[in-house]
Amino acid sequence: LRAGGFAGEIVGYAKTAETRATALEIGLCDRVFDTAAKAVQGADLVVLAVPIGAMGALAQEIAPHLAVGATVTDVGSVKQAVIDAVAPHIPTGVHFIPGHPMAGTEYSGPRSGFATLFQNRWWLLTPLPETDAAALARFRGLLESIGAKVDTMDAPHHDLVVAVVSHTPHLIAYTMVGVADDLRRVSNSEVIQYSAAGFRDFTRIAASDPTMWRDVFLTNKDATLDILGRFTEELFALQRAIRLGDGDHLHAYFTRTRAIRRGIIEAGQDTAAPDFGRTPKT
Ligand SMILES: NC(=O)c1ccc[n+]([C@@H]2O[C@H](COP(=O)([O-])OP(=O)(O)OC[C@H]3O[C@@H](n4cnc5c(N)ncnc54)[C@H](O)[C@@H]3O)[C@@H](O)[C@H]2O)c1
Ligand SMILES: O=C(O)C(=O)C[C@]1(C(=O)O)C=C[C@@H](O)C=C1
Repeated sequence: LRAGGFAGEIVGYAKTAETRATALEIGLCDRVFDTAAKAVQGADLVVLAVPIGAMGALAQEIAPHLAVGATVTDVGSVKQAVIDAVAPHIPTGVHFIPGHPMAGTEYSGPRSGFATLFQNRWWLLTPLPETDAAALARFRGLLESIGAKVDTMDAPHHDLVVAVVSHTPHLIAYTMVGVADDLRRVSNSEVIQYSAAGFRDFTRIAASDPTMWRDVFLTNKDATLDILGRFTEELFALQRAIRLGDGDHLHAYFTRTRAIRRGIIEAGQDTAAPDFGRTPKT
């Protein structure tokens, strides 16, 4: 926000004194409070950035202390579950705009943020039918001031999209690293020593925060199971092709996936999100 020219005051709350002290030390916040209730008093914008399973209780705690006209948003990776948990606590006169920045790393904690994290990255918003248009436009402008690209969609669609582009890939990375760890015939040192970029990326992803990702899968259950079911079917088809020596099947499949990747690069969309399947197919 500061790098984007924001001149207002940034205050923070975190559970532990250590996190609050770090946030002050590195200049993440101007002031910190030891309760969320105190931190939100008089705030124009409140950003909930806790694991999805903790969002509802936090919203309940801050609700009586929110200023009329304030906007509450969140950065949770699943949207319908956050709406279900948070929206009932939002008082009349306070705007709730659920959001999800499609940016992050495998690291957590106050030292893991950096000023360019959101530059040229999508920030997906899932406003409710009753969301105030002026509040939405104001928040959108703030996100654009920090370099984010903003898109809006409804929460169920969001949850399906991220099941494809983020949640199921994480589960696959967790599994692949678990498989490598289980395979006693290949030592861990060999895995580390010989892993090329592909597997190394899997291990990076598999180092992500366990609490955050437990909550993602518990709350985006249906969409993740849907995509995982499709993934498993494709995997079995490829497994069968390998067993039968069906080179044509493998070649055709890999040709199709290569074309998809090349299409993304040619469209200049390498770091951007696809259009989420909303463009009508011709
Ligand atoms: N890390 C990413 O790549 C990424 C990207 C986009 C969205 N998100 C979402 O952002 C949210 C926060 O993730 P993060 O990566 O910033 O995690 P983080 O660990 O850096 O921060 C989460 C904070 O929440 C606190 N917390 C945990 N339980 C709490 C509770 N019950 N009450 C109050 N505070 C509690 C933790 O102490 C921690 O300070 C999650 O909902 C996640 O889905 C993460
Ligand atoms: O690069 C990473 O570490 C991430 O996985 C970031 C990532 C993603 O899947 O793209 C992870 C979860 C979030 O909800 C948004 C972003």
